[in-house]
Amino acid sequence: MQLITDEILTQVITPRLPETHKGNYGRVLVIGGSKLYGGAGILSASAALLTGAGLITLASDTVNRNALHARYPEIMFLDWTDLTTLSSLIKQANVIVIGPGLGLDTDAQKLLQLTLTTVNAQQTLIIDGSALTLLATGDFKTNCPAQLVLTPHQEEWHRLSGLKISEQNPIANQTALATKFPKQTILVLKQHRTEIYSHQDIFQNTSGTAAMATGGMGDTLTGIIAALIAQFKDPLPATLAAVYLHGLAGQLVGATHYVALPSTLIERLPELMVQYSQKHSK
Ligand SMILES: NC(=O)C1=CN([C@@H]2O[C@H](COP(=O)(O)OP(=O)(O)OC[C@H]3O[C@@H](n4cnc5c(N)ncnc54)[C@H](OP(=O)(O)O)[C@@H]3O)[C@@H](O)[C@H]2O)[C@@H](O)CC1
Ligand SMILES: Nc1ncnc2c1ncn2[C@@H]1O[C@H](COP(=O)(O)OP(=O)(O)O)[C@@H](O)[C@H]1O
Ligand SMILES: [Mg+2]
Repeated sequence: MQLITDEILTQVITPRLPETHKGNYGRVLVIGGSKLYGGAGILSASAALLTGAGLITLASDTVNRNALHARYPEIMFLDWTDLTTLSSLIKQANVIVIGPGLGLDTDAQKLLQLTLTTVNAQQTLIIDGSALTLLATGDFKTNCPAQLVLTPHQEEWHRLSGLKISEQNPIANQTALATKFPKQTILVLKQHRTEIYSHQDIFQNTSGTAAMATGGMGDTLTGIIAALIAQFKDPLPATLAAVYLHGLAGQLVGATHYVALPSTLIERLPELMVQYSQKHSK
């Protein structure tokens, strides 16, 4: 198991080149945020914005539109019942996140089905939260051609892999990943010290704090992963950097706050990114 340290940030986060525009920093589409869990979609999309993705759209229940725009008008919004527009936005995106606060009802199932059947091999699909639970219990294809990044907590991984939490160990986890998911899949198994699995390698995060143990923290991680993949392309190093950066921002907030609110954590991301981009080494 390889330990992830802040070296991954200096490797992955490069300074921006002067002659660039928003289109060079990637299009991220977040599909999430039901009536009950609106905050989850907003946190994911907001995290992608503050991690530097060029263009971000949140497809969500319409009750969430005003709350999103009161916070970040930079993010575009689509009513997720408009499946025709959603389908074309899925095709245009570089990275799609599905699941934070999606819910488990039949509309959520249709959105997951549409996404899995629309994405192509040039895109990254990050599957989190309710979409993982749906994937575990329903009849969905998991052999979709996109680069997959799965971000379960241990109970979501139990549902997906069949491994009880007490049975989850590196060998069992990597075997389950290899048997059940396409070879390009990355597994981010979230916990106190999050583990990241590819079919070849296993990594463990060294950043983070118990101040991060609060609702919405995983939703936030999805946006950070999406934005780093959208900007820096190579999905495995970008995912490792995202997990480390999330924990580091949590530690910064946690140093002075008993609980690190996800909405506070994301505001620390732009300063951390500029700091590490200046140290960039390749
Ligand atoms: N503001 C919002 O809109 C928010 C919206 N959210 C959205 O809600 C949806 C449901 O997601 P969910 O994670 O809350 O519920 P679920 O899938 O039932 O899992 C919980 C079960 O798993 C167990 N468990 C075991 N190990 C664990 C671990 N390491 N980490 C965490 N749990 C662990 C845990 O055990 P227990 O707490 O009983 O010890 C419990 O039995 C999803 O779409 C999400 O995006 C949330 O993000 C909150 C903020
Ligand atoms: N004690 C802890 N130490 C470090 N990180 C933690 C701790 N507790 C939770 N986290 C992090 O918070 C996130 C929780 O994700 P998740 O359970 O999906 O939250 P939610 O669905 O509420 O957004 C993960 O990234 C996890 O690593
Ligand atoms: Mg979650």
